[in-house]
Amino acid sequence: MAATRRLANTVAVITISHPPVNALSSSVRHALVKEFGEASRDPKVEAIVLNGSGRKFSAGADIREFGTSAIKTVSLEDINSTIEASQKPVVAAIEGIALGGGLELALACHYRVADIQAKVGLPEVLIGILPAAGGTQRLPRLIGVPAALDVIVRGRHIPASEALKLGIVDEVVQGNALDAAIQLARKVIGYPLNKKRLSTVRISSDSNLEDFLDTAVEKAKKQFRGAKAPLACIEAVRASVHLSYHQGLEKERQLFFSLWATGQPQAQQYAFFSEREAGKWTHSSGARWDTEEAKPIRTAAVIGLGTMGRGIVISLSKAKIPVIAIEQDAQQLEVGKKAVNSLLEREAEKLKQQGSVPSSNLGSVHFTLDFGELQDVDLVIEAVYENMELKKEIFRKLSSVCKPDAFLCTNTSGLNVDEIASVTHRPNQVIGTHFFSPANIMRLLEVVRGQQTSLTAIATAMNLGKKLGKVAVLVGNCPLFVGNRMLGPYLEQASYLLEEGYYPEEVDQAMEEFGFAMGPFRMMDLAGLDVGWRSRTEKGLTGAKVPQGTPARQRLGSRYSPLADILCESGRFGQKTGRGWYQYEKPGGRTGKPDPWVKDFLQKYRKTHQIKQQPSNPEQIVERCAFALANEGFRILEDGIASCPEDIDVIYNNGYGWPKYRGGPMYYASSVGLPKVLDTLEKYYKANPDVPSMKPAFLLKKLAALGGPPIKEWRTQVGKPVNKL
Ligand SMILES: C[C@H](O)[C@H](C)C(=O)SCCNC(=O)CCNC(=O)[C@H](O)C(C)(C)COP(=O)([O-])OP(=O)([O-])OC[C@H]1O[C@@H](n2cnc3c(N)ncnc32)[C@H](O)[C@@H]1OP(=O)([O-])[O-]
Repeated sequence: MAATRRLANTVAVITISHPPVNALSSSVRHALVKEFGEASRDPKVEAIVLNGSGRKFSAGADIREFGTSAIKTVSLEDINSTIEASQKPVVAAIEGIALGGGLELALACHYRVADIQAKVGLPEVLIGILPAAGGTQRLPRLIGVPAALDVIVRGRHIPASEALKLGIVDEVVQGNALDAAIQLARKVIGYPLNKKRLSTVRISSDSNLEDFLDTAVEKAKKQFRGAKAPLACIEAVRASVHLSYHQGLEKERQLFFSLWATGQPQAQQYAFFSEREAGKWTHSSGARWDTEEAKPIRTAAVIGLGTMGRGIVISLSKAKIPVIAIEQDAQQLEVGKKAVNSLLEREAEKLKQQGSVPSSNLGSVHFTLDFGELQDVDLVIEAVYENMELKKEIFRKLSSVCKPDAFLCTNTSGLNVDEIASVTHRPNQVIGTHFFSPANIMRLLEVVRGQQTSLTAIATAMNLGKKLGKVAVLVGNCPLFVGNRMLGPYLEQASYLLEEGYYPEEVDQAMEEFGFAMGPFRMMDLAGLDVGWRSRTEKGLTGAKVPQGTPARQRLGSRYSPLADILCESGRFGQKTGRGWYQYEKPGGRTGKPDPWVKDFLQKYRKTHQIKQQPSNPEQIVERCAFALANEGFRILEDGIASCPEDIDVIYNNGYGWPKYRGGPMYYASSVGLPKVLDTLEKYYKANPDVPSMKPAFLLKKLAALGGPPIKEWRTQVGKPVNKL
């Protein structure tokens, strides 16, 4: 039953029931109309309470219905108007979540009672749309335009205590919001309800509000770089100031359909469901996420308290897992301890503001130099800098110190997990857990399975990812795994574009206008150019190991751009040295300005190597960089390193600043059309046969030959991968 009704004395309790999140599907909406109609007509009923089963109110409209005919049956707004117009008081009892249409339903009620653990919000903007059942009209009328705009444009899930302060809910209780709602309903029987009907409230407009909204538009354009939904949200809220409720509602509806026509909602909803699917891993042995039991992680340890190690300690602590933090010497331990403690203080402050007790919501952190203290931990994460010999030394130690069933994880961002595991007595307990910087903020976790990694270790690492609030994606073991492997051809194209006449700021501008959080050159300056330089030197691509007489722009028979090497040889490592592709106000500075030195250097370099200048064409920049990414993505699917294109897109959306409103590199290639992607790559490769990364992947050719089937069908075309996941 999608909704049920029972009588508590003279109060009718209508319960939405559509597990797991009580999404307001067509059947739920029909049931609500029926149950509410009967309760309204029932003379025994003096008041009505609305709640949800499974201690959840509702996660809003059923996103799976979008684009189908089911969404057109019984509009949620019609139900909301009926509830609001009710002559009997209606109280929403909010437990767990009231999001999107779920909160809109609650806003149509005359009163709202929430459990202290509940979260409310209008997160439609996160899936590329806007609240479309009166939320943009009722919320500003309830809490004012500025507060409503913040809730709607950011799409935050707001804790109940804050929702009370904002005025979204009338009461917050500890446990059993339903009883409290029934009591309140009884109390307000006979009370005037006019003022409680939000659609009747008028917002007094003034010039400040207009300026405020205009400023919000400018801010949103900068912050959301091409995402249309935040701007539509602002225009809908602006309508609540100038138009009547029903005119505002019509504006909301028009904006919804104009957004849908952009294709962005479809891309963001693809991203939404792909994140949920990523957790449902499968293994070539037939094992799956729901057949393998994960081991509980009650205690953990982190080796190395550099930037990554610190963030990982905080992530574990925020998941209430006690952590042992180890460094190799007292001085580094002191530095790491200071940094971790200041991050912990910030987390404690945030918890206090949410009305939570830090001590019971953060796992303890114990600092030590003694590996002996690791003998009882359930899981260890090694996060020392990228050096195979150092990692092997640590894993040998861990293999002898830790208890036999402890899991040994490496945070390497691309070294061979099997090689690391080979120095232990328990390669089946070794797995890659590749966090992204800053590890306590970035949502992505690449879980890297080695040849001998056990199914239990996979299940445990994937489960830990969820517990840390991460989006965990299971990938195979190959150099640089998925994300960083695809970055290679992307950055390669970016360098060639500089050789051919562009400047870093031009390439970055094109990629940032495309929606990337940061263009390739700003990103390299942030990460530090020396990181890549060190690994290229180790590989013999630059430095003393390069054989005499090797052409400057060739390596192993392929084109090579020495631009970044030359910058590093002159100490330009990026932000950390105050000079890189950009110049910064000081070492460690964050604001990069185009650097005349770089301009002059590039002009001289092109002259020296007589490189033919290409006419400026920003579209070409995007195509070459984005298609280089996707092409490597197809190779990764062929190799079985990723099990489906959705996983690759989840990795890029959550780890590399790819604009979610474009779905991800694979979804983007699909939306552009695979025949076009193939044609562009073939033309480029024909003209540049010494750039093998741009040789169209076999799988791309195969799918393009099939006319570019929908992305969800690609995995069926992958065939037997060379490396089983
Ligand atoms: C008119 C109105 O104005 C407009 C137009 C709207 O209302 S648009 C809709 C606005 N609402 C949202 O944006 C909320 C979206 N959902 C979430 O943010 C989260 O889901 C969650 C609620 C905070 C729970 O998180 P979780 O981590 O505990 O579990 P989960 O794994 O995420 O979700 C558990 C399962 O529920 C599925 N699911 C969740 N929300 C759903 C929804 N709104 N519709 C359909 N399925 C949904 C999800 O795919 C997964 O399925 P499966 O994988 O098991 O098959």
